[in-house]
Amino acid sequence: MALKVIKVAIVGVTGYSGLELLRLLKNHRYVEIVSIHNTANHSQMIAEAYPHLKSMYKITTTPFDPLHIMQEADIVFFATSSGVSKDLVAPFIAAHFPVIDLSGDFRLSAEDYASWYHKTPAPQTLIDQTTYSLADFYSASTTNYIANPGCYATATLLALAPIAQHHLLDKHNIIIDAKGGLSGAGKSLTTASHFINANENVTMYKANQHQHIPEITRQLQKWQPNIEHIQFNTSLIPINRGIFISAYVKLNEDTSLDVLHRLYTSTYYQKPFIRVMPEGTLPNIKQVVGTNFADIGLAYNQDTKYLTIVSVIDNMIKGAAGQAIQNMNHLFGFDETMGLELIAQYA
Ligand SMILES: NC(=O)C1=CN([C@@H]2O[C@H](COP(=O)(O)OP(=O)(O)OC[C@H]3O[C@@H](n4cnc5c(N)ncnc54)[C@H](OP(=O)(O)O)[C@@H]3O)[C@@H](O)[C@H]2O)C=CC1
Ligand SMILES: CC(=O)N[C@@H](CCC(=O)OP(=O)(O)O)C(=O)O
Repeated sequence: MALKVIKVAIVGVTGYSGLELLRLLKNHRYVEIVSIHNTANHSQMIAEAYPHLKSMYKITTTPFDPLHIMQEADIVFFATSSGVSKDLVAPFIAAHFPVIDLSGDFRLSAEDYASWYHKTPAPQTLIDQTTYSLADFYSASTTNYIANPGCYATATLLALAPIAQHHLLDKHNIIIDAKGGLSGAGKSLTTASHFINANENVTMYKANQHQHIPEITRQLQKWQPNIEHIQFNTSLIPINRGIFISAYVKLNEDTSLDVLHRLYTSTYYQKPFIRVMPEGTLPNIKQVVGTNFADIGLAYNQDTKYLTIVSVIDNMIKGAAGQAIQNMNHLFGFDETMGLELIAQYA
């Protein structure tokens, strides 16, 4: 089949994830960026505000206009702060125009969104027309409106998928300790992201209240219906990019590291972005930063019967822009690795 170049619009282009979409899509052979949007500074050359884009992009930001976007483009990405896309997407959904939303606005039911994001949700009728798509488990029945998963949710779900899909999780013992870098919080400065507070420091935040808890629980329940709750906490660590998940789980049956390792390798052997570490070794953040990989390693304690799963991703790529492009590749029939063949910087 001859592949056609698709035209892309990005809303929220001046945020961390929007800029990452621009960076990655430059290397996608079948993509042309036709319009970019933000809230401030319309009609500004993007490379003037962001000098790292000089000589790579000669495109200006323009006011957001859904009709114009639908005339010019084939797909729109929303890389906007939470609470924005839910008010802007109705015309696209009504027209069955492809959308990939990087925000949390369409990942949960209206009721859960109100409880966990503390914001007014999108109408449930709009939510019902969207598909939550963990790109490595993309389903052909996906609708034209894709809710891209959250960054911590991605790393956690990939860590737990092989055992949840085989109904092996002991529902009373699912503990996830998640750590992430500062870019996860977006570009707005906060007290927590102030250099003095973040540098040489580690802080737990949103204990038992993180908005990715219902997102993870919901997907786990699709795989293993008896799961009710997870114990999930997040900490801010002083790095720019990266997520490090340590999951501690017990299993429903007695097993061994060898059996579990074979389960992980068989689940992921045809998934190009999931790399299961050799038995007995664990991944670190640096080996995935700058890439769309999720690297996963296992350790099993025969005395306590706890399985430790370590999963690492780049929050801006696998956790946001990279996964969104992977979903776009699926949606348009491209090879899922297109534009995403990236190797981490070693030194
Ligand atoms: N950072 C990450 O690692 C991850 C982020 N996400 C999600 O992706 C989304 C973007 O995150 P991130 O890049 O960090 O966010 P940033 O805060 O860095 O950027 C937000 C972007 O949204 C734009 N924006 C805000 N309101 C509007 C509006 N009404 N109309 C048009 N544009 C608007 C901003 O424009 P302006 O510059 O003009 O204000 C800016 O370009 C968020 O929902 C986030 O939760 C998901 C996974 C990981
Ligand atoms: C360090 C930091 O604050 N990270 C953010 C990342 C999650 C995120 O982007 O959340 P949504 O995709 O659900 O909007 C957080 O923990 O809230």
